Amino acid sequence: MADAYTFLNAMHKQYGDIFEFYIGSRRLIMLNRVDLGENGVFKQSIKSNNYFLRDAALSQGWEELGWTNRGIIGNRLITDWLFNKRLLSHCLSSTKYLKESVSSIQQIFSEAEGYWKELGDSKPLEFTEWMHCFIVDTQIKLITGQMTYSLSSYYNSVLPPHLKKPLPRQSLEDYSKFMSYLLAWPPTGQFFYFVPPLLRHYVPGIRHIAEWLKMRLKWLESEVAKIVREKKKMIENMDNDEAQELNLLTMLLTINTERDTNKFKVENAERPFTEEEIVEILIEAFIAALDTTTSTLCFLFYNICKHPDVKSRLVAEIDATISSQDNNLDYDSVTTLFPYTNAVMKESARMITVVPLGAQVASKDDEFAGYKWSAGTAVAFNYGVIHRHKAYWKDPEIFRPERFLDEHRDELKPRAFMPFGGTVKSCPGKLLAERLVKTVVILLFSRFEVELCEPDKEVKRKYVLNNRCEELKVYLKARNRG
Ligand code: HEM
Repeated sequence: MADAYTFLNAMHKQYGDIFEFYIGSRRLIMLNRVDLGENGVFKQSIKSNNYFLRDAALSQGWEELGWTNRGIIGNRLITDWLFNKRLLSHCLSSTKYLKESVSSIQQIFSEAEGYWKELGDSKPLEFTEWMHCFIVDTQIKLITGQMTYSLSSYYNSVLPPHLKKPLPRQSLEDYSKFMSYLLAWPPTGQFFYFVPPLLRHYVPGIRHIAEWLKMRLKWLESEVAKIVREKKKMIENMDNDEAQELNLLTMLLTINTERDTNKFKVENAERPFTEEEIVEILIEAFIAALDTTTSTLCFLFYNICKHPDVKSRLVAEIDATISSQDNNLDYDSVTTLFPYTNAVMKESARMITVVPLGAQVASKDDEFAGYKWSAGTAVAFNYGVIHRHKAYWKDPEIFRPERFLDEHRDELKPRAFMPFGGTVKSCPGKLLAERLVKTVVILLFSRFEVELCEPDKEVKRKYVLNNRCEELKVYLKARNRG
């Protein structure tokens, strides 16, 4: 069966840039061009924006899960949402944190590099699995400061029995349970949005599923609460002049307190976070960061390898910018150099948009795109279609990174490219994700020749609130750059 994204793309082909459809009794207006929502959902100012609520946040199901009065993703309380989002964005975009991220990514990449070299270049690697483990280790370290040893566990699992090694002690108790419950968060959101309360509460089989899902969320929350409390205790026991770890959790715990070594000041957000607020924000940061970053990387590697001329130019840029002896990529180089690599990253995100759909709700009566809309109308939009729309792109189906280079800047249409969202609900992790993806692509192509195992096959994708890369098999051969 086609997924929701494929279905909505087919609807666009049939009905054009604006159409409506129903999910149960809920009516959704679908927009496939930016100008149609320019005075509505794509308005930039928070003050005049009428669409800060996600469609699902109005559902009774999300209310039952408690997602509508806390956190960021489903929060209906505009003041709390704004407070949480302002502080989170501030922490995630701080230069000190981004610098630390680039260096942590390199450390974890070196670990993966060692495993790939030991495995040799004749075996196909299931790269979606490798990247998933790499991103789990990286993001959990960046978010909490903890090590999860996902890469070493996966490496061990692919070794023949006589070569398996003892694993390092996992710092998160019951780590695989934690990960599987975390990954169940989006499907839980879908279940509670789509399945009506009457079925959830009274039909025995369905009621059990609902209770089971809620029980898993409770467990997840209590595990994250333990991590938060431990870190809080650790910070309280430190001397004031002792250097603090640099991770998101430490920043969230200290912001707006006297322990804040970063001395962050965020307008209209001057109080510290409560423990409860931090738990929710951490869970949402895990959920929003893991699958999106893994799939962005996998689709990027696929697109590079699928286009040998692009790969040659990308590798030439990397080789000309960093020497083979350079074991340390510095943050400023990652941020300011490698223009062609940047362009390739953007073109890949345009061709396969990882978060292609959004849906928000009008909080007041409104008028745009030539129609009047009453409060409560859900407006959905398809970034995936916008990214390949003939109104904005020349030869949209052709993979041509040059369109993003400075010399072609004039040809880019404003706001036609929105891989991190284009509404007030856009992504607070954008800078972090961009640095992460760029660092990994530079490291991978500077140290390995990368080939697809099945170059004629299309990459496998599935829509699960984001486009997930389902399978990517590659051969890696260590490069000898002399
Ligand atoms: C390449 C990786 C990523 C991509 C492509 C991506 C994309 C997006 C997009 C398109 C949205 C808006 C969705 C909408 O309009 O409904 C979003 C929201 C969000 N993202 Fe990201 N994201 C990425 C990485 C991250 C990271 C690393 C974090 C945090 C550590 C993060 C945290 C969030 C949060 C909390 C929201 C919700 C914002 C709100 O509801 O106001 N994302 N992301």
